[in-house]
Amino acid sequence: MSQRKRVALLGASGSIGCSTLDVIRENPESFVLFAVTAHKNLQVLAGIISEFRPRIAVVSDNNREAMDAEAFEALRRVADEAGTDIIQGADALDQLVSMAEVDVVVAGIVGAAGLASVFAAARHGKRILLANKEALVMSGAVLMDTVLRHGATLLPIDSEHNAIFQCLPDRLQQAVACKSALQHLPDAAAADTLWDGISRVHLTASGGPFRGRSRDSLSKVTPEEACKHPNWQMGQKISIDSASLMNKGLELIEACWLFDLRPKQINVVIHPESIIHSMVEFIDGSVLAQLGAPDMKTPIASALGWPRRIGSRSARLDLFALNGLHFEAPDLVAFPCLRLAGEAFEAGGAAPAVLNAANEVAVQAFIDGQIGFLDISKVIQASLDSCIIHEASTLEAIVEADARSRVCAEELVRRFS
Ligand SMILES: NC(=O)C1=CN([C@@H]2O[C@H](COP(=O)(O)OP(=O)(O)OC[C@H]3O[C@@H](n4cnc5c(N)ncnc54)[C@H](OP(=O)(O)O)[C@@H]3O)[C@@H](O)[C@H]2O)C=CC1
Ligand SMILES: CC(=O)[C@@H](O)[C@H](O)COP(=O)(O)O
Ligand SMILES: [Mn+2]
Repeated sequence: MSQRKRVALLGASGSIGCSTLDVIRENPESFVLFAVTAHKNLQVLAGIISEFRPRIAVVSDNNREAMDAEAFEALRRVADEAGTDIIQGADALDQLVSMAEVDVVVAGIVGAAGLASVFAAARHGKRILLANKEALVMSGAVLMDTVLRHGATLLPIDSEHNAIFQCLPDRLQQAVACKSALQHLPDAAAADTLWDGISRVHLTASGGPFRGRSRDSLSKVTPEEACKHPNWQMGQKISIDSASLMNKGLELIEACWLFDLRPKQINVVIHPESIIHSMVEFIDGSVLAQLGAPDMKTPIASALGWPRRIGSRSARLDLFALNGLHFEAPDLVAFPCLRLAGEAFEAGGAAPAVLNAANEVAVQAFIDGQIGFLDISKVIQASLDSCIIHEASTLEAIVEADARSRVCAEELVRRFS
C-alpha cells in the first residue's frame, strides 16, 4: 500500500497553491495530490487537474450565472479525462477536508473565506499547513482549542512563522505543532518569560513598496503601486496588506496565537531585503535566525516534510550577492495598521475578527477604486470604534462578528467614497 501522504490543497489556483504544487511535483515519492480547490480561476484549475489527476476538485464559487460556461465545460472535459470528480459550492470545502483519505490540508485560501475549512480540518484531526493567517487572526483561541481537542497538527507556512518555528528546539516544535504537548509546558505568557530560555521573538517585515514614505505622500497611490512588493510574488490582497503593514499586524496576532506570546514579547523589525525571515532571541543573548531567498517553496517544503527535510526547487541564497542586511523600526505614523492590529489583539474577544473583516472590505474597496490607500486604516479604526466588540468564544460568534463588521465597514466605505 502507498505510504505517500495525500494532500488536499485549498486555494490551488493562487500563489500559495502554485508554490505548493511545485514542492509536490519535486517529491512524488512522498506526496500525492488527492484534492484541489479553486474559486473562480477555472483555467488554472483545469491545468492542475490535467497534470496531477487529483481524485477530487472543488469549485467553491457556485454562482453559475457569473461563471464562464465555456470554461466550465472545458474543465469538465479535462476532469473526465483525468478521472477527477468536480464538486461545486463552498460547503464542499468542509466535506473535502473531512474525508478519511486526506492526510494533509494546505490552507491556501485568502481571507475569511478560508475559516470554515480550517476549522473542519482541525475538527477532523488533520495535519494543517496554515497560510491562511486571517482564519487564525479571527478565531485564535477557539481554533487553538479545536486543534488541541481533536489532536490536529498545525504547522505555519507563513514565512516568518515558519522561520520562528524552525528556530525552536525540537520539543517546542512538537508543542507548537501538536497543541496537546503544550499542556506539559508552564503557562509561558502568564509567567512573563517564554519557554526554554526564549526571551523574545523578532518578527521581520520588508516594509513593503512604500517603505520610507511619509503618510501624506501616500494619499494618491494606486492599487498597482501597492501590489509591487519589493521581494515577494504574492496574491493581490496580501500584497496590499504588506504595503499598509496590516500584513505585519495580522502576523503579530498570528505569532501570538501560534507561539503563545504577548505582543510585547514580539519585536517587529523592518528588514528590507527579506532574507532573514524572523529570529528567536534567548536569555543568554543568542539570536537564532532562519535565512533564505524570498521563495515560499522553502517554508512549504519545510512544513510538508516536518520533522524531516525534503527537497524543493526554491531559489538559493547567494551570500556574496547580498548587498548587506539592514534593519530599522517600523513607522507607525505612516502605517497605523500595525498598531491597530496590536490593539485589537489586546482588546481580545471579537476585536481581531472585526479588524480583519474591516480590512478585507477596505482593501477590496481600495482595489475597486472606491477609497484611497489612507482610507484603509481609517475604515478599520472607525469599525473598531463603532462595532460593539463581543466575546467570541464560539465559531458562530466569530462568524457573526465578521458579518457585522462587514456591514459596518461597507457603510464607512460609502461615507469615505
Ligand atoms: N502568497 C504568499 O506568498 C503568501 C500568502 N500567505 C497567505 O496565504 C493565503 C493565500 O494567499 P495567496 O496565495 O497570495 O492569494 P491568491 O489571491 O494568490 O490566491 C487565493 C486563493 O484563494 C481562492 N479564493 C479566493 N476567494 C475565495 C473564496 N471566496 N472561497 C474559496 N476560495 C477562494 C482563490 O481562488 P481563484 O483564484 O480560483 O478565484 C485562490 O485559489 C492568504 O491568507 C495570504 O495571507 C501567507 C504567506 C505568504
Ligand atoms: C511571504 C510572506 O510570508 C509574506 O507574508 C511576506 O512576508 C510579506 O512581506 P512583508 O514583510 O512585506 O509583509
Ligand atoms: Mn509572512
